Amino acid sequence: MLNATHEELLRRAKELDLPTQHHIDGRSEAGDGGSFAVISPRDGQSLVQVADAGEAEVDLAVAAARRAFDTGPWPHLAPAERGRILLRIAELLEERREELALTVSLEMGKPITDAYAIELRAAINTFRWYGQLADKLTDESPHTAPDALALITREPTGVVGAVVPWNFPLTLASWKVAPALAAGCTVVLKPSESSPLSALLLGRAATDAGLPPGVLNVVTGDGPVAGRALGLHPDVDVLAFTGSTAVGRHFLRYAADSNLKRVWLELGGKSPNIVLPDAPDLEKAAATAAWGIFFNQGEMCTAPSRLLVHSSIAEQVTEAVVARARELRVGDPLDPATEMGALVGDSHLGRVLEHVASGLDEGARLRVGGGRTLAETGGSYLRPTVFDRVDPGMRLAREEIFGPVLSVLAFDDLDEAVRLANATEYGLAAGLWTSDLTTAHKVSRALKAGTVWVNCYEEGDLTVPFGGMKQSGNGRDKSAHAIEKYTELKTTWIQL
Ligand SMILES: NC(=O)C1=CN([C@@H]2O[C@H](COP(=O)(O)OP(=O)(O)OC[C@H]3O[C@@H](n4cnc5c(N)ncnc54)[C@H](OP(=O)(O)O)[C@@H]3O)[C@@H](O)[C@H]2O)C=CC1
Ligand SMILES: CCCCCC/C=C/C(=O)O
Repeated sequence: MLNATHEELLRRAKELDLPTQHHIDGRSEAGDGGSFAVISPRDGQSLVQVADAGEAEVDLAVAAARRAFDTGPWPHLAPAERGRILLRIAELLEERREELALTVSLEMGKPITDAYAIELRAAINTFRWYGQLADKLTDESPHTAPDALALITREPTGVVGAVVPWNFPLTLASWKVAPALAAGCTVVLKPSESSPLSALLLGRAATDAGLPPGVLNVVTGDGPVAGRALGLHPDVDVLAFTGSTAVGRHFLRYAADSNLKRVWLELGGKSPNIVLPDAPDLEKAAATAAWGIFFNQGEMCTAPSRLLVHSSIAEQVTEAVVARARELRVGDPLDPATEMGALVGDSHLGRVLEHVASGLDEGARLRVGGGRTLAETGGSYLRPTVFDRVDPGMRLAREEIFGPVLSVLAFDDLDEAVRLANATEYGLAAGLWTSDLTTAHKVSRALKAGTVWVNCYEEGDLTVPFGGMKQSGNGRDKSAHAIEKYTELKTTWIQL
């Protein structure tokens, strides 16, 4: 637990030694001198100027990763040795937990308690888990002909480009970097320009943990320049991306226009959360629906943004969610009492407000919220927002908002609920609340989603894969399955 007052945290935030340069080949690298300001959404103020990567800096980072893969020790180390270094990275992240949590909170606006307890826990556990997994991977030798020995081996694919968003900057970076390193790949990580600082601190921790130079490089810069350069780079063998579906399409094009690098995509969502009248605990269903959409300011790809409620209980459940929205403490991310922090920035807040306006235009009923708050701080704060009487055709019901805006849709029978749930181009996650085991299994099978949560939401750990169906992406982060993204199968057939 983070044990500090608001005042102490404000003081410690001022004392942070924030990084300002790329992390390439195990050291800080200024690049050509260009830089951009990292603006904190808590008050709209600049935190620091950070190096801005163009193609030249991306080339430098990829060259370092290429050398480390082609001639360095990393892919050839005993897997237990790779695992030992990953475990050391986890230890250093744990030692630096408060510094990292403060940095995340400052750069992207989530409450410090969540940054410390959830984001950092997830990142640390990810390095620990893949550190422990590294020497437990085995190859296969299938039974073939009596005069042959066939081997199916997994080899590290090579240089991985990892491009990640700002909503869980360390967790989502860890979900790419840790399995890639465990598999023996080398990595160039490009965080979002909105959250470059925690990723640079991760690069620093990896080098301090003994990771050889060039094995993990971090370049900071904006997507259409640095991200594009990585996507098009002929020396990048795998591109692992988390972000919007629109940018995911770009990466498929970059691969087609360059070297057909493998592209793994974790994309957007518009997840349904179905509440049936036989839900075991309606209060818990409503409280979880509210937590799910307001957690992390709604900036969650898995956010249960469409609450599908049976019409017989719609008003009761909606009112409970609205009550929770009214009491939620929105405020300074550095205040331990804050439950919902700032959205990532003013331009994102503007986009979310456009969605709110579209809901009003199209005739949905605004039950609570809908407007900016705490404007006097200069920060990007929005009131938790709930609409009901939302029709499936409205933009509110179709488009990913990536903010604390819930749409409530009512249904009359189970078939209609499943039809509404699947009526989206996305297929990332879904929730279902019922006491009936048969209904749970049947509905789970019918839902086109990478994860279905029954009588809970956002549960999971490192053992289970995470990712989407349909236009929510391909491949899976987390679990042993993530290793598949960073390895190639080789068949060796030996005639005896
Ligand atoms: N399925 C999943 O696991 C998750 C999906 N997401 C999705 O991420 C989105 C929100 O994050 P957001 O950062 O806005 O997403 P974006 O897709 O805008 O950005 C994601 C990353 O891609 C970079 N990027 C942006 N444009 C380009 C481009 N033209 N070429 C190459 N790289 C580019 C960004 O850099 P920069 O920011 O510097 O421009 C950032 O590093 C939502 O759609 C959300 O659903 C989020 C978390 C988890
Ligand atoms: C308790 C939830 C931890 C989630 C970690 C990262 C997920 C990001 C997303 O869904 O956008």
